[in-house]
Amino acid sequence: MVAISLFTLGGTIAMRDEGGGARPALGPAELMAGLDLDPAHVDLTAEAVVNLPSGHLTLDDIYDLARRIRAAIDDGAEAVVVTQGTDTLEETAFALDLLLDVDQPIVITGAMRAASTLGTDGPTNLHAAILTAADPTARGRGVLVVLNDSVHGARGVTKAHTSRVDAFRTRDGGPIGLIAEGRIVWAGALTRSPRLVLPLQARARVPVYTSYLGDDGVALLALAAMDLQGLVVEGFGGGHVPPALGQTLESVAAQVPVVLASRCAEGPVLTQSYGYAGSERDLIARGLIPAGNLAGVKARLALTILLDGGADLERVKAFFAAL
Ligand SMILES: NC(=O)C[C@H](N)C(=O)O
Repeated sequence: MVAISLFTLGGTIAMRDEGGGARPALGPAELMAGLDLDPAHVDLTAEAVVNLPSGHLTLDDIYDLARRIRAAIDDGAEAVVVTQGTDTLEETAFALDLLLDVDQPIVITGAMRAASTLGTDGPTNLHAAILTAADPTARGRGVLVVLNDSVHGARGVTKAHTSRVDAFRTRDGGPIGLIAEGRIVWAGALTRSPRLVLPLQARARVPVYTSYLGDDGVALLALAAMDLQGLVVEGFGGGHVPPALGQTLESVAAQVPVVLASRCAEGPVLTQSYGYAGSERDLIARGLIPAGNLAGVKARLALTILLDGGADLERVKAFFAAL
């Protein structure tokens, strides 16, 4: 018998369309109603945290969730399942993976089709997530994301499609496992990141700025004038921006940490290849910190958590250097 704590946050998995588009409707009891679980195998305790579209969640909600998960594990939970909307699911997964240093499986799932939609994937995904959480081979792998019979690691997982049930994929590789005949078949390698302390409160304002062809730097100047505690720049290709942005980025990096990511869907930010104005070498020489192969939103999340936890520039640099 595996004691599993289920935390529900809302999202399409908990939505119905009763006219006017899908909205949150289902609580934990309704989510669990259709599940065909063996009561001798799984002892499920459910807790509704919020019932929101995932774009309404805040980082404080995620810090609160991390504290609830820790408390559940301290109280004897052997595994945890979280349901939430898919739009920001990858950010919750990565944040929890950074914040929770536990061996117990923590599995996040959601759905692409609402409960009122023909062929809804909610019950299948929740069932697969519970099976994964209950599987002893899932221990020690950090936070896992399970949808569409695929298991992804928190660091690489990304929502890559707006509507299909196979919306999720793993950056720089495939899923780390598949679910077949009710069991996990582990496949690809798992990459994790250094653990971070759980801050008391979300405070740091850290926007993501995406550059583009013909960017004249005026919008970046307006952003730089704001009260920022950090900045993530998504350059194009290996981490490049037009030359007009270099001086502004250098000025911002003299005040607060500025992390350089790529707007590409795959691959790491380069560090050695190009030497022209606006290249990755130029930007790193101006004080920007390369994000490795972290997507921009995940680099932002890590930087925000570091700053919320009181990290200084050296600590920020050490985190990104260790990726
Ligand atoms: N499929 C979903 O869950 C999308 C929904 N808009 C959400 O993130 O809450």
